[in-house]
Amino acid sequence: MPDIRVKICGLKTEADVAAVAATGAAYMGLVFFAKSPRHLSIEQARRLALVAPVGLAKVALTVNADDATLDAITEAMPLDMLQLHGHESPDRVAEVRARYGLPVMKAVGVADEGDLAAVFDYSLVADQILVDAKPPKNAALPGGNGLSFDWRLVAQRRWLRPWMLAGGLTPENVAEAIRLTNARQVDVSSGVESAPGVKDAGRIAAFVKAAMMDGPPILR
Ligand SMILES: O=C(O)c1ccccc1NCC(=O)[C@H](O)[C@H](O)COP(=O)(O)O
Repeated sequence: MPDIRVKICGLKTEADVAAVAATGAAYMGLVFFAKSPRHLSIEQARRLALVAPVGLAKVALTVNADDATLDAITEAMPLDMLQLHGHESPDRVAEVRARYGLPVMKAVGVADEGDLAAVFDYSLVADQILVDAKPPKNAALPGGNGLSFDWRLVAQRRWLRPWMLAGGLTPENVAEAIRLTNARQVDVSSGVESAPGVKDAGRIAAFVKAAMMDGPPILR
């Protein structure tokens, strides 16, 4: 039985946190990006972070955030990881990691083979890599678009750091995505929503169950 770790991104309510916690997912994502339907104010995010149970890692997602923004987020709530989802350079990733003392996951958008070099480059400085679909040109959001990329590009890949597969995953396709890529971690946002920014508890449960191949991870 594979030990798959699941991240459900873009939670907005305490009910979302409870729904995610009930499934055995490993991570919950809190989005700080004003244009997103999943955006949270610091106070809203703080409430969710405070009700998250031990064992459910709280990931704060930002896009090209400056130090003042990251200071405000990290001072307001307990967090387990920072996800950088913009055009942060490798130097900026290293700087954020050192400044906040939290693990950093850098998102890398993939559309073709040429994008994979960046996964290697960032794996030298980040703790984890989120291998996500590259957003279409002029997309309003850099992530959370419900679009997949060709999973064969990352099939059976190994990098220096743990990586997470994202982009267009759903309860219906996640088992096949894991089988094809051998990803040990998966991330989803719009695939478990009933409308943009509205999480669906039934789809969250179905996603985690499908990702874990109908069983819980082996406890070690
Ligand atoms: O989800 C958002 O609204 C978002 C906004 C700005 C930057 C990143 C965002 N999401 C990043 C994620 O980690 C998503 O879970 C990932 O891109 C997969 O999204 P989806 O294809 O909708 O499952």
